[in-house]
Amino acid sequence: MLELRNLSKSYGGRAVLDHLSWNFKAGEFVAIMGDSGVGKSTLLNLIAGLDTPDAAPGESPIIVDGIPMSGLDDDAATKLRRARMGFIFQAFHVLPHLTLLQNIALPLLLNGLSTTRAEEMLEAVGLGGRGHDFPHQISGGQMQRVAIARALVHRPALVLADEPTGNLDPDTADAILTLLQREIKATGACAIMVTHSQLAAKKTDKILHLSGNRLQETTIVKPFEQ
Ligand SMILES: Nc1ncnc2c1ncn2[C@@H]1O[C@H](COP(=O)(O)OP(=O)(O)OP(=O)(O)O)[C@@H](O)[C@H]1O
Repeated sequence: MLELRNLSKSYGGRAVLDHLSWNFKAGEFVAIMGDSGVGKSTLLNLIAGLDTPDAAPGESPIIVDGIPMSGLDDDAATKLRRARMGFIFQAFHVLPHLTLLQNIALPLLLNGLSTTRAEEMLEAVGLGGRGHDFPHQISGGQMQRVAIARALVHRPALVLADEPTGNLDPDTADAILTLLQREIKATGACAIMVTHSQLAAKKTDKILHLSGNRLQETTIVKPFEQ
């Protein structure tokens, strides 16, 4: 579903990611863990198209559904991401001037799809009846539910989440991860979640550890990564 082939990124001459390769499969919920500053968010940002990898002309280190992303012009890449990806990132925060329902419906509208499923997703995240509220009227945990509903509403094939349970209490975090897990299994999407949380990682099918420019599958979660 998503192939990374010799993915590299350096900032100011310092390599953060150096020839990283991995295959992510459809239907997999994967956690990416690792020490602070090792490049986890950089990796997610590159996949999301928020940053560009270092690549020689003609090379495409990121391949989505068999399509080399570097071979697409900006418009085509935006369309593919809009249709095939869902993002749970701080950078894509819930928009304050739209109601909860309008926020959730946004990916459907942008993809020219019927907005019926927005109501369903609102119900699915436990916010049925709150659709006409605005983001300032709800809690942080509820806001995160809206972000998840919006990321999943158009049934993306690839869901990217950066610390989706960052500042939430354990019960809310657990409810949100269960929801994410359920939706991924229902739609057969691949989800990649960067997290420091052991509890969050335990909800996934696979934990990848990023260190020293390598991704390695692990069952070991370091005790300090709570
Ligand atoms: N836009 C940028 N310009 C310069 N350096 C950057 C930029 N983005 C990231 N870096 C550097 O790349 C390295 C990896 O950062 P990144 O945020 O990917 O790490 P991380 O593993 O997600 O860390 P954390 O767990 O603390 O969030 C850091 O040294 C960071 O300073």
